Amino acid sequence: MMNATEETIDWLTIRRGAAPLLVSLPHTGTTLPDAVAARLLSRSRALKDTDWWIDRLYDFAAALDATIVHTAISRTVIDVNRDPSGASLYPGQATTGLCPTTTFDGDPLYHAGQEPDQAEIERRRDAYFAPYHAALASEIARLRGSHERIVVYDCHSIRSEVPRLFEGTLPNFNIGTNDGRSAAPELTALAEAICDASGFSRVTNGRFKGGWITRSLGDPAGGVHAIQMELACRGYMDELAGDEPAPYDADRAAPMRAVLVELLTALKDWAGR
Ligand SMILES: N=CN[C@@H](CCC(=O)O)C(=O)O
Repeated sequence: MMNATEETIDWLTIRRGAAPLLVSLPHTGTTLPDAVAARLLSRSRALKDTDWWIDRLYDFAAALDATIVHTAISRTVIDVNRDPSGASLYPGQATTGLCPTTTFDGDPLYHAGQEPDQAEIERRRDAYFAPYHAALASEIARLRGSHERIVVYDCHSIRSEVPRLFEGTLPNFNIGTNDGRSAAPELTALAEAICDASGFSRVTNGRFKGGWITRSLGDPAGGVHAIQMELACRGYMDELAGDEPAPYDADRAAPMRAVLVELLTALKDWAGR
């Protein structure tokens, strides 16, 4: 029997489940506070790199009694999957920052001269980054209180082709474990086997090795196994044509969703063994 509680504080939603599985949804938010929106070149461009429909795709996680942490704030305002110091995830390579000023494609987000300054970055960090990570930390501590080990599963998606970030077409499943540091090899192998058996393509620690959430929270020796899943969008939706996404289509997403149900069930069972 599930006794989950759900708390929504304005933009932050926390579903507290009992299973040894924490699902993080850092990039599905589309909220742009007025003070930010007024300085952006266009709303559709500002939302172009949203992990479209990922919250809908993974809405079965509640039925697994997972804990689910979700921010409604757009990554364009502040990216909770970046180093809060502002350091790049991939020094020397193209990426986007803590308070990005361009899209993944390198197109500017703000009217010239309207980009956030350091004081505003700090305000956004206090307002949105810190509470998201405080929620992750306190839910991890709560779950570790009743489970010897838990899995933190950080959900993402991206267009299959973004020439500024990577060459060619991304595999369907892109597993990131910070080059093996954020999760036990056995868990990674389990995830890989399920992805590979699905017939969708897969790579581990390829172009996407895990962002700040995976890197900062993964602590296999401490019983916290973090895995980032970057889905290429074409696996569950029609790719963006222009800046606007196709609406969520449950039938289109069904084959990918079936694999994800199997995957998250297996990760949860592994943690609870
Ligand atoms: N869709 C989002 N992708 C992640 C990738 C992080 C990584 O580089 O591994 C992000 O930008 O945060």
